[in-house]
Amino acid sequence: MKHTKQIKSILKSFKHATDGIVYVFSTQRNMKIHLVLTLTVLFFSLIFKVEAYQLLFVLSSIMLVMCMELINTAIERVVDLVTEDYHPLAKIAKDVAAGAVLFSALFAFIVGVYVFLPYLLVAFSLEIPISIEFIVIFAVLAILMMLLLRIKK
Ligand SMILES: Nc1ncnc2c1ncn2[C@@H]1O[C@H](COP(=O)(O)OP(=O)(O)OP(=O)(O)O)[C@@H](O)[C@H]1O
Repeated sequence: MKHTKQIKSILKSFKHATDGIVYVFSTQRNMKIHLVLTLTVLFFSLIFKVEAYQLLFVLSSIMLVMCMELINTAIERVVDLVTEDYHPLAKIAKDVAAGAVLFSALFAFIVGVYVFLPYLLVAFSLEIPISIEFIVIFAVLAILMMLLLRIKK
């Protein structure tokens, strides 16, 4: 009897968690983009036959982005619950949460480039050696581009 109650309670918590995940996937455009990217990455991982540890790295970074997106949405909803008016603290809370997503997305991008670029270059017969310096320069340029796009907005 006690065990049945415990199992029911665990199942209920699981249902609440999946409700939250379904909510974010169905309402947040970014989450749909992450899903498409994940499927694309899985597809290319099969095509290129990447090493298991590389795939694990790529999937971990994608999962990190998805977790950040879940937390970001939770923070957005709590802020909206507290106030619908403009408040500087509401802005900080939402902007910081969005910053966490951006950081994780940047990390996933760097991991993706580091893992897949050598395979892509070989696939296109451009056997250019990829060094960590190249990846860092690429990441810095990507950040500058993002900042420029933000300023233009
Ligand atoms: N109540 C508020 N007070 C001050 N600034 C806010 C407030 N609500 C939103 N903002 C600002 O607007 C930005 C966008 O907020 P918004 O809630 O629209 O997020 P979003 O990314 O469009 O998410 P969603 O579309 O899922 O609600 C925030 O990052 C923040 O800078």
